[in-house]
Amino acid sequence: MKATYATYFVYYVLISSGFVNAFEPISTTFVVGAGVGLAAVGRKIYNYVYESCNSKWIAFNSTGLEVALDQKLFGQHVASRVVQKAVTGFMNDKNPIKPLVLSLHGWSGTGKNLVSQLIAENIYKKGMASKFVHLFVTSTHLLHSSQLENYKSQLQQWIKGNVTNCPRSMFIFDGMHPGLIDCIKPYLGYYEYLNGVSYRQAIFIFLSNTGVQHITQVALDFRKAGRDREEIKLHDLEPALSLSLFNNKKSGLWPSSLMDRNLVDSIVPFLPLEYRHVLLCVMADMSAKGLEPNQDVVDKMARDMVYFPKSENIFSVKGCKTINARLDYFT
Ligand SMILES: Nc1ncnc2c1ncn2[C@@H]1O[C@H](COP(=O)(O)OP(=O)(O)OP(=O)(O)O)[C@@H](O)[C@H]1O
Repeated sequence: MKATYATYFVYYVLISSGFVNAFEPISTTFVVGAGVGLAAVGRKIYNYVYESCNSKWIAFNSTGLEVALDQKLFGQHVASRVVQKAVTGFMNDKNPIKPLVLSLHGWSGTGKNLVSQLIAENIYKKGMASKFVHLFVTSTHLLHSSQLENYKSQLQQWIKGNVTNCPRSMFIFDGMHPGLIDCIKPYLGYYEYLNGVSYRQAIFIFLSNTGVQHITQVALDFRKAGRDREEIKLHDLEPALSLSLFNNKKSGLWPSSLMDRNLVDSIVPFLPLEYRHVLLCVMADMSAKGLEPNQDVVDKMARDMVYFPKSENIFSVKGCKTINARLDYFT
């Protein structure tokens, strides 16, 4: 369709400039053909150079995601499996009946943003820098209630505009004002079209720390029973986590209120990180910064983190967060 308009345009310019006599059929055919060719080449170059909503820029790499989760995400065997399965199933489905909605739950610094980044990197050629990946960070306290209606309509326009522009858009919501939740819900559902736009190819990822106490309790129980952390399965975590989300739903707490009408496809629990995982994070950050591995620095940094519960000092309060920033002080 674009080529047709471009052709008409080229033709119009050539006729109006007197270059072509509109009533002379041979040169007319030649010019129209050349116009179509030029427009097609132009479009190809544009799509090659500028990120576009097509398979050159957006292509799922299932093996890439599996390898990335395996090598870059420490101590999260449950989250890793759930994410791999959910994303692969969705991306391989040619006709999904709803957008993919993932709800990631865990303490600060346990890898929720990292996982979102790994998903983005294995779908979009430009990863988090893609113009089709949208990060929405908001504090629960930032909005003034008088501005709420305004923000709601802006948020809806923002989602609609982005999905209209590219159906395979990804939205990451890190925190959310409770008053804004309801306006997002329609986009997560089973509608084929909503005001002429289909949201079924889109991906919505919600990050929160709702229900983390339950996750910690399961991790502690396994430990007390002398069982390996790696033995923890999704079904050990999900019932208590879902229950806490359903209970929270009554108070409209984010993201519990999304539990309505099965809008969430997968609840992804992130376990609290232990000392041994912090060691791995320090080593990974050292290598990412091009530093020589130094066991003394690694131990010192891991020991310097604060751990809970107080009596046992098992889990890192900040997970692996702040390590990257503090590395400079230790090296
Ligand atoms: N499980 C993990 N494995 C490897 N690195 C991790 C892990 N968790 C966190 N990190 C590292 O710690 C830093 C912060 O992690 P991230 O932003 O993913 O945490 P988060 O769970 O999203 O925290 P918050 O809830 O505070 O936003 C990142 O640099 C990340 O690479």
